[in-house]
Amino acid sequence: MEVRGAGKAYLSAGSTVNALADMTLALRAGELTGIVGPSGSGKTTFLMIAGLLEPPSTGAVLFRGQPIADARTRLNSLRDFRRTHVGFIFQKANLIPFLTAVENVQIALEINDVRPKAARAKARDLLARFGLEQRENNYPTQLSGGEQQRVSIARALANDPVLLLADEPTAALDGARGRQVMQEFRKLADERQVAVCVVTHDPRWSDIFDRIVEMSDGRMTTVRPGGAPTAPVEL
Ligand SMILES: Nc1ncnc2c1ncn2[C@@H]1O[C@H](COP(=O)(O)OP(=O)(O)OP(=O)(O)O)[C@@H](O)[C@H]1O
Repeated sequence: MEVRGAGKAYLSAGSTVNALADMTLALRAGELTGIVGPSGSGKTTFLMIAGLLEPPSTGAVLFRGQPIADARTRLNSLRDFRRTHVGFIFQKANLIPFLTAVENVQIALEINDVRPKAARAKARDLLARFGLEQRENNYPTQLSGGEQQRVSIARALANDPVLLLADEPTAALDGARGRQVMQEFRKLADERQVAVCVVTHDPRWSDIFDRIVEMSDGRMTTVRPGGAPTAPVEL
């Protein structure tokens, strides 16, 4: 997915906020990209545009080289595409409160016409991948913040997206769980060629990324290769 020359302006309380300005970034298959930058620098706005949840005000979004969205696009028309191609992990888990952990994942599959029995089996497998096999019948309020976030990660992976976008997915997790989640993203990129883009404030993961994009004031300021952190990693 490529965001090309994208800008985003919001009208807020009578004034215009330029959340994103002339951003060009391609998220390629098999690549794990980290996005860092101060609060308000446009990181979430970029994810929303790359994931076709917000149209850009200027510029365009391309998928496999073909234009898919610009300022005139009605994003409702891309709902099916999003459902089958894009996985989202938001800052908040946003689970459905009256469904159990396994049902929250299962429903994402059933919406895509997977039969209940197969959906259930896949949902259980996904939860087990994130250490939640003992929690599958719990409701969200019975889960810790970190557990809820891991359910939301399982849900985002349910339909085998080719593009996975995650907004601070490890913020609610302890060091070891956070690393486990990041390693799962690494594996998705390496083994399934998923394009993964993660907004994070956590410098501990810089060794896992292929590249790190820094943003400031709605602009991309630098792109540097990931790699071993300079300070020792403490888990
Ligand atoms: N729906 C909206 N309406 C008005 N302004 C918005 C809206 N969404 C974002 N903004 C503004 O756009 C700018 C960029 O916001 P964005 O959420 O992309 O930043 P961020 O880098 O993700 O921040 P954080 O690290 O705090 O999550 C901010 O000034 C924000 O207040």
